[in-house]
Amino acid sequence: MNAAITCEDVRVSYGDLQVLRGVSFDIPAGQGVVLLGANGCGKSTLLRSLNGLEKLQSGRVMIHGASLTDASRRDLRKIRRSMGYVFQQFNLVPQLSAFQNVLLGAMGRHRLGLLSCLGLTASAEERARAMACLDRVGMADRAQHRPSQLSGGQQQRVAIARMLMQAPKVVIADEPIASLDPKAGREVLDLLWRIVREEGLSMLCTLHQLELAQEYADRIIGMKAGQVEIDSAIAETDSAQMNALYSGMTRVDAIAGGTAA
Ligand SMILES: Nc1ncnc2c1ncn2[C@@H]1O[C@H](COP(=O)(O)OP(=O)(O)OP(=O)(O)O)[C@@H](O)[C@H]1O
Repeated sequence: MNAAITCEDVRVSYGDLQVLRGVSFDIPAGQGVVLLGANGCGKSTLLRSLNGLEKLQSGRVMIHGASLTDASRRDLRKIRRSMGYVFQQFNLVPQLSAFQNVLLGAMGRHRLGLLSCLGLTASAEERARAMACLDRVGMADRAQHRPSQLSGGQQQRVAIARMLMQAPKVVIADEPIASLDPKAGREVLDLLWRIVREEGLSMLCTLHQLELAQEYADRIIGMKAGQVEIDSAIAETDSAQMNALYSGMTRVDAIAGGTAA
């Protein structure tokens, strides 16, 4: 059985700066992993590598056994459609309602045009599914609201509904609660983790709060200066190990010449 996400000795550089210095891990289907690490340790570069946005110097990334590294453009599109994203800044389209933003989630899958996403020509089935996704995140009664009429937590719920509409197999969540207050952040994590478990998805989620990582993750991957420093089940990871990720030389650009192995 293929892992949902496989990184094999992934190396990425920007000029002389070696940012990912041999990153390897497998995330099995159904596992929710928190990625930890200080600012500048290479997390965003790793997340971009997982959907083919970074050119790898060497190594390989596979999603459910399909290699991104040598994929044709068509295959790359197919792999990307199987991946859902949740971002810190929600990335909703401000001019569209919550319902229309959720319809956007089906766009890649069914090649819906703009009019469909505006709800004008979407099929009754698509419209019903979009409403069901909004209902699932507790936002059905706000379907006609625009993002500016919603709180940050509500906008992130809509973004999660859009991700659900896409029916992904793998979820990448990039600091999904960084813009939210502690209460709203916890509600969003509860929702995100519940949906990931109910749908049997695999998730890699970056967080900066160690106590929340301990509470929600099945497993922790911790990076320091472009390398994996911790990779263990949550029950086997202690706070001292996690705190150590944030001390000493944490940034890739702190390493002399950027090339130390
Ligand atoms: N496009 C780029 N061109 C040049 N250098 C880059 C680029 N993107 C990132 N870097 C550098 O790579 C290093 C790692 O950056 P990255 O954004 O991956 O870290 P991060 O762990 O996600 O940090 P943060 O938690 O602050 O988002 C940093 O030194 C950064 O300046």
